Amino acid sequence: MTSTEELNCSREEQHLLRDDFTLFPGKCAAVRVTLYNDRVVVEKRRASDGQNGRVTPKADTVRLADVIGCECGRARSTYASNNSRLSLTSLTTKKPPNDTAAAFLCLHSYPYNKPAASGGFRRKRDVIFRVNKYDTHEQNLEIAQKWRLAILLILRRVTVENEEDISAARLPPARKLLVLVNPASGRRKGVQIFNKQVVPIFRDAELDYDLVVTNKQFQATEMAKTLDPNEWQGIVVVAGDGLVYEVLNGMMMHQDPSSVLKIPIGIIPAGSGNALFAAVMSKTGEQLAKLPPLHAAFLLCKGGHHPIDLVSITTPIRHIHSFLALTWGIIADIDIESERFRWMGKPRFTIGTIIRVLNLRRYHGALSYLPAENQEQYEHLRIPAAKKKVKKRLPRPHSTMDTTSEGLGIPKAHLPRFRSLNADLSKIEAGNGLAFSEEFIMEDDDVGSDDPEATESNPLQANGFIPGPNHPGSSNPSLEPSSQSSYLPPKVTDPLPEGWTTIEGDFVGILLTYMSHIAVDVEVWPRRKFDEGVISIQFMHFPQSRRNMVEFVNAIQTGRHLTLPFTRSLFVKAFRLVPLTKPGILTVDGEVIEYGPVQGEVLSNKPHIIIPTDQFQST
Ligand SMILES: Nc1ncnc2c1ncn2[C@@H]1O[C@H](COP(=O)(O)OP(=O)(O)OP(=O)(O)O)[C@@H](O)[C@H]1O
Repeated sequence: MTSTEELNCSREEQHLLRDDFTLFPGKCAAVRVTLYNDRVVVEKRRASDGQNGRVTPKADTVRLADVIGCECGRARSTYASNNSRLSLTSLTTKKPPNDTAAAFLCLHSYPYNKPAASGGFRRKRDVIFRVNKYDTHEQNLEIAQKWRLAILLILRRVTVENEEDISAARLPPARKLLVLVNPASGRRKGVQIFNKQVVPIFRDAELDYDLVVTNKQFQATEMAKTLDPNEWQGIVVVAGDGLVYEVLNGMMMHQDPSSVLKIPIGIIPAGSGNALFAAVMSKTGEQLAKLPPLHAAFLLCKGGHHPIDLVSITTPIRHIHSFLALTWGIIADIDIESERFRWMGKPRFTIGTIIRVLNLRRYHGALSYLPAENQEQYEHLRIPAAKKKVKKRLPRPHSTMDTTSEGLGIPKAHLPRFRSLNADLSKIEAGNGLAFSEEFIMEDDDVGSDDPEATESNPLQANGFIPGPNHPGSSNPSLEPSSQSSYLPPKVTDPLPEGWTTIEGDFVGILLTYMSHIAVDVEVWPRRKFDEGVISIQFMHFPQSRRNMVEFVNAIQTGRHLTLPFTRSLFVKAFRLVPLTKPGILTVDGEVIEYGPVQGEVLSNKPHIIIPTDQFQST
């Protein structure tokens, strides 16, 4: 062998297994199958080539990233039995050949039909090989089982470098999940979505789960309070963001929050507000608009987990935990006040937004915050994400969801559908719409990028840090933000320490977020990581011109609003908001909380979500 050949040999990628099978169903083509760490390559063999003959150069590749499970079994008996794990009748309508000796190996894969960005979506594709090398079924089954074991080891992220690594002793047991279905979420189709769309995928992945259909509010919180962290490898919420919020708050009431927070939470979207789902899909590059439960279930089967930010929120009467956002002013008003138009369905948000934009409210209040150190490291968050390649006429996620086939049941997102307002608001801007309440809308020339009356004070210095333990005023000691030292005084009425900045003035609205999305189609901070460790604040001073409001409403879906000169954004470790205008609405993760002073900070104790970390860039 020449040195060049030696070099080529050493460069050749090492395969783990290689064997000759036939494809099933179809013409039972003879194929040479090779398993690598990330794929299975299937090469057709020519009939004239014999056992050791050449293979045709054109190969089919099954990416293991698209595979969630692998099964093997005896062909004839499983064909006859409906109870068998591998029922070929469920895999194909084709009847297997009448050979009792053969074994089958089936890869459950869910590849995209075309890229997600071009409107593609995953659909099930079982790849079935018939193993018929030996005269006895036991020998053929042994080969199929070895392949299955190797593939399962890779799917469960066990390092497999060579054939010796393929051992049953190294295979981690299947994950056990607690599935919580809220039958009252969204269009009340949670149970149907789970049974029809999720169960078959979980079965393919051999996931073990216990199912609980909630029958009342806070049942999920009660369950999370006493979870055994060693019993579950994940909690799957088939609902909206509201049930995730309940689970997280229950976990924080657990006697050992740190251990229970390690149980990652997964979401199958079935509610009105599905921001967490949207963030997960967006970060992994998965299809968001088509077949949401299928894509969400696929990711849950792939496993993996990642921390997310959790914010402790204190009001005069309670202490809660939030994973999405706190809103005050225009967004909270549209979200909650449009409830009275719920009978309209999705257009309720359009109407609600028009009403609020036309009658812009002035909210007087004081926003105090402790800026995050090294502000420069968050600067990149202000840049809108690159435009996604989406076909021009591709329906917006929410509209697709609203009209999806039976059982999908993902209606409206929880916050206003800004994109759907484009047409209406442009008309208004051009003066064709409803009459404006001029009292509250100023012309552009009158409007600066900041409220001239707003006062900003920065008493400097110290780091604003209050050593913990903290929050003695909390009515429930188990809600304490674990052992973390707090930047906040115990009570929301206590004076703030030094080092804080306060902006007092008139606002159109203030949005405090710790997730990239606040609704399926509202990506407020497209570049935000799940565990950025800071609270992103965005606000607009009052007054604002009609043109500014239209521009803001149009821009917020894509993050372009971050660059608008009349909005301001901040990155903070802790905040206190004191609304002075009454009445008003405050929401936390889409739920209304008591109106009044509220403060919060990011916790170092972070919950986890189920997300295949190898499928997205966490930094
Ligand atoms: N069986 C039940 N009946 C009524 N409410 C329930 C039930 N189970 C859970 N809930 C409550 O439903 C609320 C909303 O849940 P979820 O977020 O899943 O749905 P949603 O449709 O997005 O919510 P929203 O009504 O806020 O739009 C949660 O606060 C939860 O406590």
